Order: sequence, then C-alpha cells, then structure tokens
Amino acid sequence: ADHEIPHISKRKITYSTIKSSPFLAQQGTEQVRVPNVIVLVGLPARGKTYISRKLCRYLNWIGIKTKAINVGDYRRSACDLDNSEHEFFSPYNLKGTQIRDDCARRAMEDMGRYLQSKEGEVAIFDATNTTRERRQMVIDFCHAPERDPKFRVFFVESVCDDPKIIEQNITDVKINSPDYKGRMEAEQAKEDFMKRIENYKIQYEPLDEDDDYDLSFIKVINAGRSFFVHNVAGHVQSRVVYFLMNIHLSPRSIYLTRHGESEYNRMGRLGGDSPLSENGMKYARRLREYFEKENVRDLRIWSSQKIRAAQTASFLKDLAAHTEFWKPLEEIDAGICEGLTYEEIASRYPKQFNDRDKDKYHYRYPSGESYEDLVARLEPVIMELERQSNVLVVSHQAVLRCILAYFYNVNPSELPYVKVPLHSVLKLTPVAYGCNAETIPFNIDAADTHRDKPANL
Ligand SMILES: O=c1[nH]cnc2c1c(-c1ccccc1)cn2-c1ccc(Br)cc1
Ligand SMILES: O=P(O)(O)OC[C@H]1O[C@](O)(CO)[C@@H](O)[C@@H]1O
Repeated sequence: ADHEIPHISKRKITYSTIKSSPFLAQQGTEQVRVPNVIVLVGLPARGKTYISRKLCRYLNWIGIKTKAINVGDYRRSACDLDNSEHEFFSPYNLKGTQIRDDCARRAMEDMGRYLQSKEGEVAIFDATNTTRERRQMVIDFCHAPERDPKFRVFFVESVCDDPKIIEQNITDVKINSPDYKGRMEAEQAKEDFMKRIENYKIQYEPLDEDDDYDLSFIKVINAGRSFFVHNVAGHVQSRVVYFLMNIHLSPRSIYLTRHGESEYNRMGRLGGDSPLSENGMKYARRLREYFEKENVRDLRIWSSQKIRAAQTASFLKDLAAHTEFWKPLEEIDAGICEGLTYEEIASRYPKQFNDRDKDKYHYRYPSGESYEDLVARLEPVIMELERQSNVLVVSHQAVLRCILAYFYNVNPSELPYVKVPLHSVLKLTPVAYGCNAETIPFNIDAADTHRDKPANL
C-alpha cells in the first residue's frame, strides 16, 4: 500500500553492532563475551539458592541467557530420600562423599554443555563448594586446556553468623524442602539440619584474599550487610556485584496498578496523553480508599508522567511518604501508531501490524519502541524497586507486563501477552525464593485493552 513505510534496506553492517539489547555486543553472529560461571560458596542455610535463583532471574530479564544448576537436586535424584539425614553429609561417610562428588561432577558436565553449546552465556553453579579442593576442581573444569574460550569464573560466597537469619532460612525453606517435607516433624528436621551444617563446618575453608589472591570473588556477609569484593573481571561480574549490593531481605510489599481508564482507552486508541474518563476518576477515588485502609508504612509512590497516571497518583499523594514522577515508567512508545486504534493500524500498516504479532517482544514500532527497549529503559526502575521498601507503582499496560515478567520469570515470547487489566491492584510480597501475588479487583467498569496473540501465529 502506498502508506507502507519505505522499506529501509538492511545494509550488511560490517563493524561490530550493538544489538538491540544494550548489554549485548555482537560481532557478526558470535557473541564477543566469554561464557561466565558464577560459583556459589557457603555452608548450608546461607542463602546460596536464594542468590542463585534471584541472580538467574535478573540476568535473564536483562537479556543475558542464564541457567542455575543446583547440585542438591542431582543428589536428591541420585539417591532416594532416606539419604538426606545429616549422617549422609559426614566427611567420614565414604559412600555419601562418593555420591556427592559424583553428583557435583555430573552437574558440572551439564553446565559445560549448556555454555559450550552457546545455549546460554552464564551458568550459576549452586552448591556448598566449601573446600579449596572442590573449588579447584571447578576452576580446572572451566579452564581445561582443550576448552576454547575458557569459562570465566566468579565466586559468590555467602558468610553468615547471624542466628536470626539462619533460623529464618531454615523455617522458610529447609523444613519444606523435599529432604524433610512429610517425613519428619519440623522440630526434628531443624535439629537434623543443624547437624548437617556441623558436618560441613568440619571441612569448610572460606575464600581468603591471600590464599585465593588470583581468584575473582565477592564475600556477601550477613545477607548483604557488608561485602568484600576481590579482583572483579569483566562486564557480567560487575553487574552481578552491582545487583547483589542492591537486594535485601527486609519484608515489604510492591503494589502495581495501571492508571485509571482514560478517554483514549475508551476509544481504543493507543498511547497519547488523554485524561482520566469518568470511570477512571472513580477508580482513582476507590484506589485512595483502599490505601487508606491498607495504611502502608512509609509508602512511596512512583508514577509515569502521563496525565492519566499523574491524575491517578495525585488522589493518594497525602497518604504517601514520597511521590515521584519517572519518565522510564511511561507507556511503550507506539511511534507512528500513537493515537491510532488497532483497526486503523491493521488497515494503514498491514505489514507492520502482522510483523508485530509474529515477534511482539522484539518488534519495534517505526519511530517507536519494542518490549525489549522497554526492559532496557526499566532496568533502573527494577534496581530501585529492589532497593526500596513499600512502593506503589502507577504505570501502564506494557510497562507493568515487563515489571511482572521480572518478578515471575516470564520469558520474552509470553511477556507481551501478560494480562494486566485496568482498575485492579497487584500486591507483590517477596517470600523465600519467590513472590506472593494478590490481585485486588475494584469492579469498576473499564475498557478491555488486552489483545491476545492471534491463534494462527
Ligand atoms: O539465610 C540466609 N543467610 C545468609 N544470607 C542470606 C540468607 C537468605 C535467605 C533467608 C531466608 C530464606 C531464604 C534465603 C538470603 N540471604 C542473602 C544473601 C545475600 C544477599 Br546480597 C541477600 C540475602
Ligand atoms: O503491546 P500492546 O498489547 O499493544 O499494549 C500496549 C498498549 O496498551 C496501551 O497502554 C493501552 O491500550 C497503549 O497505550 C499501548 O500502546
């Protein structure tokens, strides 16, 4: 059609191009970055799996393909569960030691295949790795003579002598772990687990800045109260350090809501900067009533600067300790399609409309943004959310899809189709390894702005 965007010739660009993800520089098809292995170190109940899974989720969300490999899972599948009492973990139990070494080796080989095949760029090796000998085995595997490129190794040691934190870990996670669930009373399980920790303490050799002078590592002390960082090498390691220094365990809630229904929502028009509709105003009032009852301590409100969002947030301003308006929270920029309805896009730019549904995450509107662009612009928002305590985010459909995808590990193909209806609040509360979600519906009429993936694609 003569309205069709002039097809920009895809000149073969020879110099290295920074692909759409700002974190990924690609030379032709090979990624210039070497594979990275992040090796956890620490006694049981020091949060190693907590760190592994959270780090894995963050790296995948920013576009760095990452897999966490937990050696405990290999041990549990290798031997039936009667081998999970503390005697099994005694260094004097030769059979137990042999099984555990074998599981570590098999896990390491799976990790090697994941990185060698370029299926992923980063592997997180989640195990105690509490002896120098075991750590050397991992290093030798990553730097094997025949390996090209060598895997870069970064140790993350979690050191904790705060009994309250250890207690919290055991009640939160260990008692419900497959090792104990339904086989032992909580009290007995806790006792057994404390003995398992004692077994590991016999051989525990913490990382040491002199003995391990050539290694790259970070010691996280008492769940992030302090850190010791040594010899950080490369982009991935510095992002890992940055992330670990911004997360915390303190209980809090994150509330997510879209703006109230806007005039453009009612017309089915995308983007723009229209004010709230009558329904939208009603929602904003009811949202305020909800937060009056919630009575959240030190609530911070972050809102997009679009009128429909700022109006919604302004109803709650006096309830919050602090309200700020952030440009990164604005809705995806639909470029030349801003202000149009989906029907108008389909008729004016049929090829663009079709291309978008084929790969909605990577599709970038002409003069606009893709979901991938949105994730990159939202990374500082996610990092600040990790740092904060109670926050209410007032934003938009595509933005909240990206934020939810971070908390729930939603992959790029599903992310653009996550349901985020108008006039509902999502309350996220981090617990143990995951996040509880509570949807608070307000039963106030609103346009349905959700478009499912067409069945034929
Ligand atoms: O137990 C622990 N000991 C020591 N550090 C811990 C935990 C836990 C933990 C606590 C309860 C449940 C699940 C995990 C998290 N972190 C942790 C570690 C590093 C950072 Br940066 C932040 C938190
Ligand atoms: O990616 P989708 O499904 O088109 O949703 C994003 C659209 O949702 C809206 O926020 C509301 O329709 C638009 O402003 C935005 O373009």
